[in-house]
Amino acid sequence: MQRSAGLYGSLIVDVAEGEKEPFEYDGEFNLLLSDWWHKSVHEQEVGLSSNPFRWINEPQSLLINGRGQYNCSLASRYNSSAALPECSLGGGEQWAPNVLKVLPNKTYRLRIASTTSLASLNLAIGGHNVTVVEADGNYVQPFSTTDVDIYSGETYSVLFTTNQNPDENYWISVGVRGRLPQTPQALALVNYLPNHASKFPTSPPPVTPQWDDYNRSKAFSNRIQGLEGTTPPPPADYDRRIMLLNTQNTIDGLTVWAINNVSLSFPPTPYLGALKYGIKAAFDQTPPPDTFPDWYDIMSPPANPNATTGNAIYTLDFNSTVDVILQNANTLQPNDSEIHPWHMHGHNFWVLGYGDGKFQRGDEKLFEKAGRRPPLKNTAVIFPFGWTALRFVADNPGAWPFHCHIEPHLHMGMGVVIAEGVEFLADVPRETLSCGLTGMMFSGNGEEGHN
Ligand SMILES: O=C1O[C@H]([C@@H](O)CO)C(O)=C1O
Repeated sequence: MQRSAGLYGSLIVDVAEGEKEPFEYDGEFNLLLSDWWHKSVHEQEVGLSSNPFRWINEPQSLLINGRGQYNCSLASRYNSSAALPECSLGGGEQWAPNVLKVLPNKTYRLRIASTTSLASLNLAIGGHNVTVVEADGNYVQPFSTTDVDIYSGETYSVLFTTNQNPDENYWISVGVRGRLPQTPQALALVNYLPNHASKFPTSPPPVTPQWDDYNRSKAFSNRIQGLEGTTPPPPADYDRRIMLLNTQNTIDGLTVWAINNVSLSFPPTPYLGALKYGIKAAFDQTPPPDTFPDWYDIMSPPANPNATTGNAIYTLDFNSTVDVILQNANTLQPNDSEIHPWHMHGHNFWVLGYGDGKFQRGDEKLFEKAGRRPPLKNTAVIFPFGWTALRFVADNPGAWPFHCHIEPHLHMGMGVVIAEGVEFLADVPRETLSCGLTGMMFSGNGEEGHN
């Protein structure tokens, strides 16, 4: 839950010297999106680990570059029946919206990242379309859109051209999708120079699309395709196909999430050191299941809600091609299934496709849909009652979390660990060995080891 407490930032990776990007722009801005609770993360964590379970509920504010408002809304100026009063800004407040100073008739790159703890977001710029050019650090086939869906863990670059009336300023708005919104939009200002930033836009902030219009969300996700000429996925050699069923369960009265009925609980000994030094006692050596029973009904709450806790890992053959089918299901409540953005460390994967219902053998044919170029990403969403198919090459020696990027969901066990090629690791940094059994092993007397 550390990210929920504010432990995040963004890194910009520039292209190498002499390399050119496949698009041009005159200036750039960085928009880091997050959500904010008034309850401390400690209190949130205790609630999540309690019986009865106390959910964190929806955030109090959405933040753009750490700035957001509470108990008032800048948007209410445009809507006299708004539930919130209008914020009165004097100037210079820490919570004042970010201002993006632009010149007319230029093209700007927005680097957008979502580090939200929970919220799925949608971003739009009043009066301007944007062109999506990059997703999760990979170039995509450019396409123009009025707004962008962004899930926790994702990053995008979009271009926009300041081709609107230069006498006006414009709002950038960010709102919640995928869960019933209880949080006002976050706003930032596009300030066309030489207008003053205090000049209020005459048009209201763009309205966030209906939160549960999943067809709209799917249409957006399906528009993300690899840039023409970039590496396509290798053909399926079915070295390995792992089916991961996502369920909400109970263990000893606690509410958890489980993957193939195993709720991940990280062991005190870091995996990397345990693997490198062959410390078998560090975690369960029986691999977790590669699939789930055929008869599982994803449209209903689990018939048997019990799950088990585990810390075993998926060991992959080095350089093998692996397909993963992430299968969503009904939660513990009837007629309820939620969005989960799955994020993989250490790899990019190709997003082969999204589907509704239960994945069936033969659905892989959908992957080869004519003309579709699967994009390379490191985060991909699963839609309610649907599945998402991914392919990656296990070519990065190490042990890597692959998990729901919703922070409380990972806390509740929604993740797996994959490992490959550990024998090729020349060295394991000492700093990663200071806990659990490796801590005792390397500190000599065990006193420096932390559990
Ligand atoms: O993990 C979750 O728990 C709650 C709800 O399912 C039970 O209170 C919720 O909305 C989640 O995303």
